[in-house]
Amino acid sequence: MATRARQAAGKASEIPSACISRISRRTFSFSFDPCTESRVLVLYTGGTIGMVRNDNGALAPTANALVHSLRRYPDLHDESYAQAKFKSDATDAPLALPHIEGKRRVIYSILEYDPLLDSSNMTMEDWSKMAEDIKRFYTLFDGFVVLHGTDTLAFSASALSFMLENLSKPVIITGSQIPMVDARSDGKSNFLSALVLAGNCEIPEVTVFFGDVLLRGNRTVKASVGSLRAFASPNCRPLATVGVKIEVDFKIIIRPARIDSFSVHSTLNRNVGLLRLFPGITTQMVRAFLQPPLEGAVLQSFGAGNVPSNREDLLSEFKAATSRGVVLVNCTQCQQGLVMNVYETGKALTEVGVTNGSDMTPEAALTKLAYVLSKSEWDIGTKRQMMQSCLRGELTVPKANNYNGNHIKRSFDSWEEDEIDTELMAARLCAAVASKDVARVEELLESGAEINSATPGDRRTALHVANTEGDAGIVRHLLLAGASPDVLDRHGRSPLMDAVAFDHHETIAVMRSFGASLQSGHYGTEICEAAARGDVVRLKSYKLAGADLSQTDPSGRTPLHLAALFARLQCVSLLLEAKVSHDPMDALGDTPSDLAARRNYGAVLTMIEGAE
Ligand SMILES: NC(=O)C[C@H](N)C(=O)O
Repeated sequence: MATRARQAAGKASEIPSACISRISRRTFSFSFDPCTESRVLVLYTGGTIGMVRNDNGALAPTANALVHSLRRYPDLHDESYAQAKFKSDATDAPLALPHIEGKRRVIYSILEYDPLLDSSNMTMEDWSKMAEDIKRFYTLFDGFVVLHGTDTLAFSASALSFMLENLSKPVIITGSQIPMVDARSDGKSNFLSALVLAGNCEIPEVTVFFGDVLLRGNRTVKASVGSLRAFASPNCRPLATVGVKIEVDFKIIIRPARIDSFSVHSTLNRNVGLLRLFPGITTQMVRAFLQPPLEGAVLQSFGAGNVPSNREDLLSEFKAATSRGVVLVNCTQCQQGLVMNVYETGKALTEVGVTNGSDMTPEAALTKLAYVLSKSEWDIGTKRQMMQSCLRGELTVPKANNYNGNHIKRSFDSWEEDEIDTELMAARLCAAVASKDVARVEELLESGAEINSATPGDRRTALHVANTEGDAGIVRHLLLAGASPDVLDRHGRSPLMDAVAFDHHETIAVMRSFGASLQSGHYGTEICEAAARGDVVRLKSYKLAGADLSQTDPSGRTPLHLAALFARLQCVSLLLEAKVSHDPMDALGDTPSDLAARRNYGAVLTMIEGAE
């Protein structure tokens, strides 16, 4: 889709001059080569990045200051390239980034907002304006960068992620902690990286670039007032990291999952709110908050989604609100983790009709409510369903609850992804071990495979498989690489038990040398069965594995009982050599000699007597 857009943008195109910034009041019409160049529109809304100190010494946005200064920064503008290309030294000509090896050169124009805002002064109307501007210029650019103040940036990023429907181009929001005019400003590098990413990486999402990471916009929170890494994404790993190389984590990028064109939903419902609960919050406060015109609210609960379940007064206020159609969404006050229905105090909210907000940030939950509640085509049930569904990667969908509606349907939570990753890696590692491919095992471990990761379902590790296969070399290799010898699979079996079950004596010896041992109580029946069928090799396996050869089966019989009962002479001999007790009693009070005597097995009796 982005390629199609690039081709369309490749034709000389006109941008109404009046819409471009004061200094770029110029017709944006020039031919360009989509293979070597890309075009990015910058919406400059305000924020510290373009601020200068006013007469009172306070930082405030100043019209034109930023755009004028940009031409002076060689990192952000290649004047000779621009002159040759645009055949103009006019100050309103588009800007051009310098050549960057392996990347398309970014040609960009700036649409400066009037007035420029400290983001603390922004409202929902400003989000709508940004969305409408992106729509207006959507076909003319390959990507969009929004320069924005950091204070409410996470709200704007979340709101835009919902308002821009079926987005097929990057929209990257950035800003700075220090004004661009300051020599130490983080603005230049943030802006430069955002431009490069917007013009080169096909990440069709609303994202935030700050410091060295590209974060999913609706997973982002402002985490620091002073750090240059001002934003965090506690529940979703970065979509890209900018270091020596730009590394994009393509696995987690959301792409439109249906054939539909880009559209903007710019009307939002303003009757939404955030209520952070605290111990002892009064009923009156909650009741006042929930009064009309409120139509939706995010309840910021404790821990894993808990509220005081012993506060009938509060719960009945919530119930009254949900019964009259208010959409209440339960989100945790914790930065990391999600709402889970594990405590009685958490279930209380579900029972009064509150919707589970999973791990949405407060910013994402609030702006999503404003978006969802403004969808007149959805009834109240659909709206509640949407609030707990993943529309733009903003939340982790509990597996049984994956909404199958018209929107993007994948769940993109970092934890879930990590789980899938780990399981995939475990499966690969196990496959490599099963085919005894040491080089592949090595390669997987080097590429970061977690050595103790377990396969889905049976929860088997690479060491389980290696012990089953009986490759002592690989077993040693895995153990030396940190494999845990005592990890149990879903059936409670350790790797050593697998080696015993297949009589891999060499492997057993390796496992023993690394301290592996059998858990007593886990193998009584198996070892007795081995003695009953005369399986001396298996008994040897148990012996090598350090087993207690006197473990009993449910009838209290030891292997020696069974070996005597069935006259398994080799087994009797092995057990006696191992110095097992020769006269233990089973549940009926019989010793091994009693059983042998009852069946007239003289040879067995002689062996046992000889050992006494
Ligand atoms: N760093 C910043 O941009 C903070 C500023 N107050 C703003 O949000 O506009």
